[in-house]
Amino acid sequence: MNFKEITDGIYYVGVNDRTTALFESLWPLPTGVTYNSYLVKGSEKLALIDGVAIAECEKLRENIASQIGAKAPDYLIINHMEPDHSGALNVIRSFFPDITIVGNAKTLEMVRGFYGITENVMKVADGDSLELGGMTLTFRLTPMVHWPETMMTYVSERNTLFSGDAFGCFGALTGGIVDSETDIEPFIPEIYRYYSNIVGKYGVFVQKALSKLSTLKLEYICSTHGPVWHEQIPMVSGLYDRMSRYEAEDGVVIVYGSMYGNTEAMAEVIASRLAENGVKKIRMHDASRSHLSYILADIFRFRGLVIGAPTYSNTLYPPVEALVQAIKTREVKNRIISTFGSYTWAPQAVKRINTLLEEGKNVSADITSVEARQAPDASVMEGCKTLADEMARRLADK
Ligand SMILES: Cc1cc2nc3c(=O)[nH]c(=O)nc-3n(C[C@H](O)[C@H](O)[C@H](O)COP(=O)(O)O)c2cc1C
Repeated sequence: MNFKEITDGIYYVGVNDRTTALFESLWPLPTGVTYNSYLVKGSEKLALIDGVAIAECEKLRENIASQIGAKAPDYLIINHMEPDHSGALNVIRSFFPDITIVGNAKTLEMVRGFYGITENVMKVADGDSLELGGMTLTFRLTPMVHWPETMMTYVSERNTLFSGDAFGCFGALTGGIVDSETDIEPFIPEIYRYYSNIVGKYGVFVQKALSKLSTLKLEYICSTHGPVWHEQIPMVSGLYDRMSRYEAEDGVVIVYGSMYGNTEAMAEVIASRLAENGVKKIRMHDASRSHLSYILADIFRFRGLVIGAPTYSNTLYPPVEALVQAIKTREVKNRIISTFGSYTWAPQAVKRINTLLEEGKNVSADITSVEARQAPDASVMEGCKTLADEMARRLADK
């Protein structure tokens, strides 16, 4: 048995990266990441689907050789141009000088712009097919999931979809490649974190792509990051569907910044009162300590959101400003939101949070807020309790 043969004639040749600390120089990778690449072997031709980051190209070459020896792939299909998949394009061409690069019009424009490549390229359009001999690649354009050129490649003979970044997650593989061969539990939170941080802004386009794919029979989804989905296709596609509709489960994220503990004390009262109201799923983040990517993942998961901050230099405390801007950028919708904070002489923090969120049309205008002048006194803490009661009531009130 060839463990890397996902299904008859389709091979995994991707790599684990456990060295890069920050994906896109932004998002922590405590358990690494994969750059998934695949070979599709027809009776006539061989196609390599998606590449790897430039630092990993030698491992890619070894993996390809381990599957097909001295042969060279005839085609390189580019589903997505982000450099974690296309960065090694020129090196791959030096490994396999006759390889033809296959992409749509937007892809080929980027191939020229990033890598200066104009020769030996093949342009494909939505619905076009490429015959490999008993294996037919059909290209489905899925723009803005999450770049304009993104497309997916489907092999009808194997009911296999090469989905690009869609359905991907952070986390290097731990031996198993297909979900049925590995414990997928550690990957689930990383699906949320990957989606919310990388793809999150483009929910409308993810919905369009999902409806375009809905008629395909799917046995394997081979994304560019994380395990190959097989048994878990209903789970992962359901999750993508819900996240892209900004649908969330019951629970509350409390995120706050605090220098000297006043705002934090309010957060504790809110959390405790929510729990008294029977809310069990509460996630608390100090915005100065939790990395933004984990906070956003929780915000995409839960329906209640409570944000607190002190006023700082007549505006919002910087880590919370960054968070609220990130929420606005991702056009997060359908959340029940409350805000709170503390100031000493001129209240600005809560006003700023509310303004940013309302500008982003994230929620209806009914954000409940509480703000303390200096230390929160008994009446402010009563206000925090009322805020929590209201949040719990609205959560229960579907
Ligand atoms: C560097 C700095 C800048 C501040 N700027 C303002 C301000 O512009 N307006 C204001 O009312 N309070 C300002 N404050 C006071 C804090 O907002 C206030 O002490 C608040 O209670 C701090 O909340 P915390 O205990 O949760 O950190 C500032 C405090 C610091 C340390």
